[in-house]
Amino acid sequence: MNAGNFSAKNCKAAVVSAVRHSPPLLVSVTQLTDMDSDSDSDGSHISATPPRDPLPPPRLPPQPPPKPPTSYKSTASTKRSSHLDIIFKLKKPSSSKHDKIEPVPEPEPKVKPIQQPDLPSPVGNFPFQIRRPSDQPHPISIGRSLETLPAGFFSTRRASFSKICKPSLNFEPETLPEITAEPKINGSDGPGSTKTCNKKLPNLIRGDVPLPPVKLQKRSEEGNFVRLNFNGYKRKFTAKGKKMNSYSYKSKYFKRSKRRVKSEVDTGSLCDEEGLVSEIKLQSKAEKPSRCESVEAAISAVRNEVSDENLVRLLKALYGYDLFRDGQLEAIKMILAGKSTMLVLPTGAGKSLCYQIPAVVLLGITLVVSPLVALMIDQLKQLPPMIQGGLLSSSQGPEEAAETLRMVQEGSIKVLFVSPERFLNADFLSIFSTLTSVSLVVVDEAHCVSEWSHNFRPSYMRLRASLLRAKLNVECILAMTATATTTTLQSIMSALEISSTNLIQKSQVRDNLRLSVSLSSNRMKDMLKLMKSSPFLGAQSIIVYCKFQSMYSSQAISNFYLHWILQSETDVISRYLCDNNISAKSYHSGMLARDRSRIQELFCANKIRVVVATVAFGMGIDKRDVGAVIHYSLPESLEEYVQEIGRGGRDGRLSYCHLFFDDVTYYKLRSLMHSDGVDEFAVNKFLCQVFADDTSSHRKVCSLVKESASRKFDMKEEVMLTLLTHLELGETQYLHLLPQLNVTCTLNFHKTSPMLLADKDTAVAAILKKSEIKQGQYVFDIPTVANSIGVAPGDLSNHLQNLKAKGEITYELKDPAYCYKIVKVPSDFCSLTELLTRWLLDIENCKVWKLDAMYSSAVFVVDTCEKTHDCNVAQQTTCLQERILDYFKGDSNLDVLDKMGQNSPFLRADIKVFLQSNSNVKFTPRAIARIMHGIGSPAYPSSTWSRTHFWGRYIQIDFKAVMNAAKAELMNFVGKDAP
Ligand SMILES: Nc1ncnc2c1ncn2[C@@H]1O[C@H](COP(=O)(O)OP(=O)(O)OP(=O)(O)O)[C@@H](O)[C@H]1O
Repeated sequence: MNAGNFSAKNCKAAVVSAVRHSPPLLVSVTQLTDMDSDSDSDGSHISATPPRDPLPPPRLPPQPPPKPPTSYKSTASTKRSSHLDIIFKLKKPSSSKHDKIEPVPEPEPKVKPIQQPDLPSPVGNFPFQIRRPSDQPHPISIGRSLETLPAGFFSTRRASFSKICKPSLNFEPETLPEITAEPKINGSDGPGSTKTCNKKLPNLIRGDVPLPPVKLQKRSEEGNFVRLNFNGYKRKFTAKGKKMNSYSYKSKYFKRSKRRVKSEVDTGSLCDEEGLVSEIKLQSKAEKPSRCESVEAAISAVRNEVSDENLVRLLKALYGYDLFRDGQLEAIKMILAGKSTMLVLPTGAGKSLCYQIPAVVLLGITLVVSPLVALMIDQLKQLPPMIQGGLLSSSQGPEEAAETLRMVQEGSIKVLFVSPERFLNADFLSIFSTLTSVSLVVVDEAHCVSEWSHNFRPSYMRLRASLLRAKLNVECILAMTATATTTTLQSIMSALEISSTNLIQKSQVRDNLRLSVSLSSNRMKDMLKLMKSSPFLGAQSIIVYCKFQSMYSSQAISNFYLHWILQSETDVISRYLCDNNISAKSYHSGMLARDRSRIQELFCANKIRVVVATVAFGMGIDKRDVGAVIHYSLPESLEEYVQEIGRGGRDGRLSYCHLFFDDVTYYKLRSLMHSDGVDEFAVNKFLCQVFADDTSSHRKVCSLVKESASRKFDMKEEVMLTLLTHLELGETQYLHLLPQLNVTCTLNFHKTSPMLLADKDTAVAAILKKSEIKQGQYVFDIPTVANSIGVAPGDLSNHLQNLKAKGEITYELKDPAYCYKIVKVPSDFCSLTELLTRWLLDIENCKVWKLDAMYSSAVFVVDTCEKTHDCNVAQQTTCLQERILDYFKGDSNLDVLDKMGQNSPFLRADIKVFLQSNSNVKFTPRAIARIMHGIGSPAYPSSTWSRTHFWGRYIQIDFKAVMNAAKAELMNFVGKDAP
């Protein structure tokens, strides 16, 4: 096909068919390099744009609210035509000065600091009320930032800083009659064994305020497994006739953590010795045998009769609590009646207890699926000592996993935490389908099942009820979440086949959280002022949430030069706080797991006051006395916000949650929402590769090397996995996913000559046949060799290990890959491509909608307070709570602001210049839009493309509008008008 034949109308069909039959469609007249090539010449000096406008485009009238898709079928209206399905090869304009622009090999990285323009405030400034002295003039200019406020503004001087706030309310406890030391969650009276005192508690916002009587918890909160390992509880259980084999697992995690805390003491770091000793004293309190007996008696009573009275007795015996909290009893009874249940309780409301009690009552094992290994470890630690727990995850070595499975077979594990990847794994299934009966499957963080949630995990697709019932013979499923919209709930309940009558749902926001919001143009300084003022000043433990793992920060390297370096935002902020005498530590997923858990431990032991964290410090953090949660950055969704503020006030006492937001962060996040998106062209190319081996490859193992495939299709690894999982678990099963492997093997022979060894060993013979010899080493693909001799790749790996043990060979493995067997080759690639693309597009739109809903809620709260001239914390709390509840209810009246610009006079001209100056590179409209939005992707990494003058220049223009402009310019390059 040549460019002349190509029209916009037929482009999609032609491309799909062309791609299917590879090679990719070429529509230009010039010969170009492949997709991976980069160019550093970006035509910066010939931009059509004037220097970047420091101000955002004028605010547009609100758009009609986009709705989250209810299913991908129902949003079929998504315009396919808005996504160009081709890769264009760019022609060079014949007599242009740009012809002379040569790609420069590797220029000096000109790292540009991300500019934070001083944005005009679309809404009122800092909104919440701190009592101001009566002699102070009331209104403070709306445009005034906290920087300009007098020192001690948040302190007991009780100054007010916003004209929109009335001087009536403040944060201080005495003015808030609802402050109690008791959990506010209905039906709870806190820990069971209690004594009354007026002691000054760590979570007090102001310690000098007299408190209502407080029931102190008798039990320590260090995690029950810790105590288990100190006091030899294991032996008691052994004496009772049941070996407590889970001990070894719990003990292993504990030993590590004990060593860590100990080393902190040895090195004189954050942990003080006194604290450690007192902790150990608490832990070493032995459980009395009578307690065991009372637990066993309480269990048998419940087995005889599931009455409220018997369950409360069991609660008391297991946990020491007197009363169930709202929703707990209902859920436990429903599970014990064998009914699959959907449980929606707020964060910290005690969902874990709703499966732990049934786990001890039911005779078989309880499997708990969690999305994160760290979360599983935390939950294992928090099991009461009488419940034997174990853990199976992909991070374990084969020996550890085999030991756990052995204990499961023996029946010595009652609650097993399992990663979703383990489900449907053959070894795992064989044990549960034959030897061990599964009483209950618990899907924790069940929103991960739904693609319409804020945190969809493709591996959770394995947890469909039909599969669980067929493979594990399990009848009862409990799904638990704190954050799910109605759409998400419907999708979870349909996947897990939970009847709508079995939904237990309580308000998703706790009423002991005081919520406030402010627009800030200098968040760092505003946050410092906030933290140095009451009530945040008095909070014992604070979490500060940031969004970006990396940012540019300036480092003075001499008197004259500033050096901009890329580092974690959490590091920069925690250092800033430390420089200002606030003890803070940074926590993000880029840190070593060991360092992360050390920070968590020290925070939980009150050795660190402030943790500045990314979203990685979220689920599973159960420190009861977090007095404040500050959002330094806008969260991506209201679900994420609710999950994060849910770390505060878990003891039921007041916790203060302040959200700073600004337009720059919103724009950056809005761009990031498009970083997972893919187009029909890429999906089709991906499918062609997955099914590249035709029907003859049935029963053979195929593989897709993650890194190279990700670059080739310009698709993130998670997106490829999502597609593969859909191909396995969608309506038609096209493939069967196998465990991921390192597939490229580089091998050296040592003892016997290769030929001689090959005579005796068929695997070696196959290796010699299928290898390339590079620098004297044999390089081959594991699945290819395994297929050629009809063995599984895992068996070949074991065989290689044996040869290595005998000293015959040494080898190295690399290239992690997805492995699968083809079950059925799709009969219609085009329809499948279309279906998958529409599904992914709907997910992308849903993410954007969630961010817009979050941003609009922040604006709404600030605006509403401004309008009513009655801003105070209590009202901001109510306002935001209502907004959150409406959002979770899926209220169709929720107006969602879309503040993105739809065009810019310079956009097309800039794209044209960009294309001309990178004429040797192939682009899709999406790739161009990503560059204009400053988002890297596997084929166009930020390390290369952030050097271009256009990088992130159009962050304030809607991504789809930029894509359309890019599409039109690309069409111009091939001499066709855009449709
Ligand atoms: N009936 C009860 N009375 C008193 N405390 C309770 C009760 N039930 C649970 N708790 C305590 O509440 C705290 C939070 O429980 P849990 O971790 O199960 O919450 P969660 O709902 O799973 O929260 P998240 O969704 O944030 O993980 C725990 O310390 C737990 O011991």
